[in-house]
Amino acid sequence: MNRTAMRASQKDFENSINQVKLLKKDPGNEVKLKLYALYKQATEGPCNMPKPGVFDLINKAKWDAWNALGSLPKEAARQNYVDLVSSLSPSLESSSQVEPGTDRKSTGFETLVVTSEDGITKIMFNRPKKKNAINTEMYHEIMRALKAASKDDSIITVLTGNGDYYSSGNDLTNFTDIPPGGVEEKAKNNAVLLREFVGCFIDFPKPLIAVVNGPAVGISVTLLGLFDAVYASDRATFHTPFSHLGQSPEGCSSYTFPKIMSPAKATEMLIFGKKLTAGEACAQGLVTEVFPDSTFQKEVWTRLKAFAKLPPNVLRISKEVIRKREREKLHAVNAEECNVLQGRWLSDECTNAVVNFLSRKSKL
Ligand SMILES: CCCCC/C=C/CC(=O)SCCNC(=O)CCNC(=O)[C@H](O)C(C)(C)COP(=O)(O)OP(=O)(O)OC[C@H]1O[C@@H](n2cnc3c(N)ncnc32)[C@H](O)[C@@H]1OP(=O)(O)O
Repeated sequence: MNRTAMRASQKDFENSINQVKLLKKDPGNEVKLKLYALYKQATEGPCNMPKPGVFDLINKAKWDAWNALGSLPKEAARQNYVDLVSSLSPSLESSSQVEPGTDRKSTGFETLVVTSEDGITKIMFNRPKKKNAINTEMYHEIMRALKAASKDDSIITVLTGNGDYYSSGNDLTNFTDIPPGGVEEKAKNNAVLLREFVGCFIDFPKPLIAVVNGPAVGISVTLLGLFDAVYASDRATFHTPFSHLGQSPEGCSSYTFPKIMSPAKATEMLIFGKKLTAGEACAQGLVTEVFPDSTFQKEVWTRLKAFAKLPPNVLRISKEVIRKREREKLHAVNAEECNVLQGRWLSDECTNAVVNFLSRKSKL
């Protein structure tokens, strides 16, 4: 309907006032001030209040907004109010489609369960029978879920695992479907995919939190260095057995781990494959806090829900301040790690380790 061509009736105005009360998403202070000013102008005419004192910040902002409308006629203010509310319609639509507190579940994922509730988008690895090993499809789906989460109306994003593992890392069968171009082409494709995948974590704009529900292996550990907080059950372990697999570090861990935990401790993990308990990982700064498994989910989600009530813009802005000066470096590290790994995947050391695992001769 072309509202500029017609005058809003009193009924339209009242409907808009009611719609504002139903807004699910806070439209922000600027819009709220505009709504306030237009409402006052439409119902009382030009600003008739004494100017509040300079320290009465909120009433002063309201007064300024109302006063700025000057002698705008009441009918025009009513029309502008109705137009402004109708421009907020996406927020209104989401409020009418989603019951408060409803768990919004994204479909279209084979390897993940993605839900959005209470300001939190939860991306859950969902291959519990394979210990949440990350196959090619899952790499693509995690990137898709992260891109969607970066744009949705959630405040924070959480990664976690379904079942007893957080994730057993790269699915070793990723090395088995060889394309017509042979193993070189496979290694190249994997390097391209890995670089894009890790890049999504480097660039993710909102607070990203890992809820590590159980053991974590390989790339699911290294990526933690790119998260903003890591909460772990005391059942979790952290293992990067790269050398056992003939592989070199990825996920920017060659840069983040020495910074987080000291070069020597990082060497023990990334080169010698030392497995850390949750308590050890916490002492070394990789994990933010450890919880007893019996109360882990309850305690962590209570905390995350409280975080998600913080003002969203400042969370993103503060994350950007922290990440900004590291971003370029992280992308360079990622590129280099992928390049080195591409060579490693063609090595006998790596091929033998993968064949041994797949023929059930070895396990971590
Ligand atoms: C695009 C490419 C990017 C590449 C990026 C590189 C990343 C590097 C890494 O991530 S290195 C880490 C790789 N991960 C591993 O080496 C772990 C291998 N798995 C194991 O050692 C064990 O499975 C275990 C210790 C994780 C769990 O042992 P457990 O005895 O408890 O369970 P099962 O072995 O019986 O496992 C159940 C089924 O799950 C399959 N599985 C588990 N992990 C993987 C995996 N990483 N890759 C492939 N398959 C995995 C396992 O084979 C069982 O399957 P089955 O029931 O069909 O036999």
